[in-house]
Amino acid sequence: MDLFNWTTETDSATASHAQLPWLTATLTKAQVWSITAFLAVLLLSSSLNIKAFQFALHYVKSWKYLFKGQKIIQEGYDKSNGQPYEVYAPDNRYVFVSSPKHIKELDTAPDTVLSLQAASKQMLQPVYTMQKFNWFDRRGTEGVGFIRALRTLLTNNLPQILPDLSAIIRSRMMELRESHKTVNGEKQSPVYPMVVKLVVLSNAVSFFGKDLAKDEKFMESALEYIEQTLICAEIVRLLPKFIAPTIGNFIGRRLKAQDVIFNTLLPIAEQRVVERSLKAAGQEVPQHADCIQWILETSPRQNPWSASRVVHELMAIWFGSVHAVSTTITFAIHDLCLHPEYAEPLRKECVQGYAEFERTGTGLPLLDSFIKESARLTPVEAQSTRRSALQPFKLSDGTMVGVGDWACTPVRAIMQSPEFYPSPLEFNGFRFADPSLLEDEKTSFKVLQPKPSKLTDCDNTFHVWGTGRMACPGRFYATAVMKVILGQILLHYDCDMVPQKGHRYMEWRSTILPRQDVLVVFKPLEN
Ligand code: HEM
Repeated sequence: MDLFNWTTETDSATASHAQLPWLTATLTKAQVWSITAFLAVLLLSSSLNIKAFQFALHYVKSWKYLFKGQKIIQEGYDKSNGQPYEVYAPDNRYVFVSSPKHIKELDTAPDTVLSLQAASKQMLQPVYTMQKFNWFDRRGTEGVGFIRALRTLLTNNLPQILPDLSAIIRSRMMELRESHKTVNGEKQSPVYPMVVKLVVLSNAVSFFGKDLAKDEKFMESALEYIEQTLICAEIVRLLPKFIAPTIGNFIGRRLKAQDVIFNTLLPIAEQRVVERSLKAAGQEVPQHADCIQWILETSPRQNPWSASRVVHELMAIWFGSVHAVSTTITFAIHDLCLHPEYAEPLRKECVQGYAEFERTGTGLPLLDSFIKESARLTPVEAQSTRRSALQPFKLSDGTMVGVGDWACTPVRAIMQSPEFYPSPLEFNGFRFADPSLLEDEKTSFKVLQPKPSKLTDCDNTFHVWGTGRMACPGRFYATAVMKVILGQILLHYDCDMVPQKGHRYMEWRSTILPRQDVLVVFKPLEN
């Protein structure tokens, strides 16, 4: 129904009444007043109906976002001509910005006005999913030491952990593959659940050390925790505000994984706090090179974090570090199966360059480009650079972001725009590589972008890691883990996807998740 036409019809009916002298001539003044009052009530109720109708329409549309979020964001981008546009979800209004000017406005807005922390808090609902962790809306209230812990200390430690990690991943992958079903003489591996297990193992070894990674109960909970957090947070976000705390607490109490993680990490963090005090008193203490120690050491000097505050931070980092890494690797494996012509040059690069990668934590530029292309076409998220407004915020074109609304960027739409990416919907695994790397290749691989770039680079056309001053500090570590897992696959297996009906991923809001039942045959290479 066209709402605009409705209003016009009503307006013209009132106007024509005013132009009917025969009617006023045959009625008394009182009768004219009664009819006018009656018509006024009729008009008011129809306009109330319009409002109710508009509200219902808006409500239905906002729920549609849960199932068709990607499409709605893309359509908004296509119509927006580079200007900000709004999208409604049941629990939020989003203002999407895509021009470099507006993105800069988000990046430079004070943390007291636009907050990444508040947006993450809404997404993860830590009060219910992280042992009542009530983190502050304003980023930096309790320091941002964790950035140095991840961006610098974890990254610098990569050469120490990569050789061990490669060996651990190689043998665990062999075990997992062996445990999978054999069909027609071939092992068929459910690739997404398998990758999640490998990433959980990699992160446990890298963040907490090899001993904790051997604790089966902890590892099981560390795995379950991701799914439990996603589901609980989503339920709470969709509930009416008045009932959310009751239901949230009810569900939260039943999520045992968070208890196991908290209770396992707490005594270790407590011991480290004791050692911190002993060290401050000039005593010799053991050296530790893990995330527990780095988070503790980078907490504010004036107000050092308690053991439980450190564990809360680790739980938040744990979620962020498993979910997006596993999804990105899984899509890259899908692409390896869908574009088998890349296997040979990528394998050749690994044979020549893997040892150097282990030694430095960098390198393997063709694999880097391949993963980046996969993340460009199947990014885990269609929405990036999320900032929740703590105070009203006005963009330079006048668009308002009200308190509680989010400003964000349409990352997928930008990365698939012909304005920035030639042949944007075509998979070109070496699109981002330096052309000189392909000179020896006899194949027809093309470098499509005007200049080479790395997976870890962030700019206005690649927002996978967010943008500007808050871009993901874990991206160097994440990229290294992706190269370890994909590198081990390339060095030891050929892979092939088992043909299947339907999509290889599911959508929810702005996220895509690989389907759990997509099967890949990892066929060991004959040496
Ligand atoms: C494929 C994997 C990953 C993706 C796609 C990803 C993406 C992102 C994005 C989009 C942001 C928000 C940046 C912004 O809004 O400007 C972010 C922030 C963050 N990420 Fe990642 N991330 C990944 C892996 C990791 C890993 C492995 C870690 C930890 C080791 C990590 C730790 C963090 C932290 C702590 C922040 C908050 C930064 C801040 O508050 O300034 N991420 N990440």
